[in-house]
Amino acid sequence: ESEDVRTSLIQFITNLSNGTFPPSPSSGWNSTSDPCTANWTGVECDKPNSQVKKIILDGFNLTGNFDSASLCSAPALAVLSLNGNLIAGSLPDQIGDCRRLTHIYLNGNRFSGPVPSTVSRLNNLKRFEISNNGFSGQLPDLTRVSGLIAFVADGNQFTGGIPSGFDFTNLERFNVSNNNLGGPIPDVDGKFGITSFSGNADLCGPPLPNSCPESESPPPSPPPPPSSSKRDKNRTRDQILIFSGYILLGLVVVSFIVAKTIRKKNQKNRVKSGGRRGGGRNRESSTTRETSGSASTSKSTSSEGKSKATTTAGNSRSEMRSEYSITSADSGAAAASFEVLSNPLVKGLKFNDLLKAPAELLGKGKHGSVYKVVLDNGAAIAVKRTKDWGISCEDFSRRIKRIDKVKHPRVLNPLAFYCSDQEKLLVYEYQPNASLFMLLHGAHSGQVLDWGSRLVIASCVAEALAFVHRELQEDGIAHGNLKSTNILFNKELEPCISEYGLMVAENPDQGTTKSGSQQKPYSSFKVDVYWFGVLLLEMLTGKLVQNNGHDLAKWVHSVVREEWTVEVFDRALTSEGANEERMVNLLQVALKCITPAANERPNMGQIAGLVHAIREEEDRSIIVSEG
Ligand SMILES: Nc1ncnc2c1ncn2[C@@H]1O[C@H](COP(=O)(O)OP(=O)(O)OP(=O)(O)O)[C@@H](O)[C@H]1O
Repeated sequence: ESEDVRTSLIQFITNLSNGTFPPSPSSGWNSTSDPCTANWTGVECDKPNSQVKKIILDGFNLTGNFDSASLCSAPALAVLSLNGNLIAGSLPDQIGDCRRLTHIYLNGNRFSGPVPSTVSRLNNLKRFEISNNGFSGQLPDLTRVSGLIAFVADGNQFTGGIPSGFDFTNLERFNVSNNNLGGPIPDVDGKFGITSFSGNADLCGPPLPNSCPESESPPPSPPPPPSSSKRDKNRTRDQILIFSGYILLGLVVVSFIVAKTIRKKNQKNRVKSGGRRGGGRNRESSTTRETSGSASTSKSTSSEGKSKATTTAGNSRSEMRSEYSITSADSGAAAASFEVLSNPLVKGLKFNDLLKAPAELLGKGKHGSVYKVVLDNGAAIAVKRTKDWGISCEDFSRRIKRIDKVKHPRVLNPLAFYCSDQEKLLVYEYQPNASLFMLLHGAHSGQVLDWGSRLVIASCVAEALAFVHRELQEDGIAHGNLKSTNILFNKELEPCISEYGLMVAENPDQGTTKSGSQQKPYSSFKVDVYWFGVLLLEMLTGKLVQNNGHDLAKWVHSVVREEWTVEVFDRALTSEGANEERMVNLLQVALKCITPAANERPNMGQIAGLVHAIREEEDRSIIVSEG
């Protein structure tokens, strides 16, 4: 081991023992010997590199405080076991810097205070055992530590609920008994019994015998919570079913009424103007024609429509079909259409399936809302509803089908779409691991996205965007609404760009995103470049994007003008020791992207190259430091 690491480890043990360790001179642990060759007590090294891999000092009466900063200077440390000592005080934040740790055993000490949220950065963690201490506060959220197989935290003073993000299918051991936890127990799939949860006065639901009070709902914790108990689950499902059916069908009814009203108005206008239309009204007239087509397929009155809407949960499938005529069997030449695209996930999906499936509002954006819908076959999809986009159904359909032809693993293709004049629905595969926005700013996540991950995300997004830009250059279809809520993480935790081409964006300096397709293709691609720059700034600074990114850009420029300074970077990045030179390089790329004159911005291909080079440099530096 290097001299620095030796010195740090001695510092670590000195803080823990007030000089009473090592118990004898032959135990090692002095700065003149090497931990690996001199066999320090409790230390094991990996053979090829002679680096400290395990520190196991169970039952050595260690007291004092835990100095994570010194400990984490051992770059290859994977196992830390300090069970049965007398270590007191808090577990410091810097524990999150021991990135190689796979096993942490701190059972039977006197730790107190909360478990720092930085433990969620320990991506390699398999076992985290901290039972019989005085830890308090919320249980750590280890949702993103995907390989965790044991979480043992019984006999502490934790409060709050059990985070729903624990992957119980993966866990082999789980014990939070004898704390002060409350609320419903997540569905553990029968894997863990009463002894894993007992001794918490306010926990309820299976496997505990006490059922939850009627009003009890799962504690908030991203990603979206699964059910609390089976009974709650069913009840929630029913409620969702009713609401979703109501909402979706209600939308169709409202669209229908509006369409009819417009149609009536237009018929009157036609009578008044003798069918004459001026050039300035071309768009309106085409809309009217489509509206007429759509409405003409429906025979019902609005009040009939309403009564049908309230009976959605009663599953009047055939009635819905004939009334709204959106499936091919009845629609004939209707302008309103529902089409399933090439992905097998939704093969045979009918619009009715969407209407009757349970849905949950995921969020509302500037241009519409997104619902999570679980189909009969268990597939989870996300339905994006947009309004006020004055694109004809014909153009919309052509556009979506064109986008669907371009396949890139980091870009989500639409699975199906519905179009009427009043609204467009886009169906995507539901992505279970939140958005980049949530990872950067999510209030309860307690997770910090480290520099390496941010760089990988930046480079993946840049490459994917460059690819699609190239493919759709001639069609002039840019993303149009690139932002961190549209970067979603799939099952494999890979970033994916969502909602490609669903908006036609204007240069942020000239106004806001608008519907219509009057833009020069060239500038809309450069608008994506601007927003990619803003995305980079968001990742580098950790700050929220407001006012079209202008505020963030202005602030970054003002800091940079004074001198290149680390002040601009997210504290989480500087405190993890992220390489400043490479962060500055990425910042320079961001600043190029947000150049006010659109034609001076590089294209996405060039940007992808620049980001890729920074990523390669980062990878090389890791290999060198590990080698
Ligand atoms: N396929 C999906 N899977 C999982 N979550 C999704 C999916 N699509 C969107 N979401 C999430 O749903 C929420 C609402 O999305 P929405 O697109 O309406 O909001 P937005 O991107 O902020 O606004 P807008 O696109 O209207 O400008 C966001 O948090 C988004 O991350």
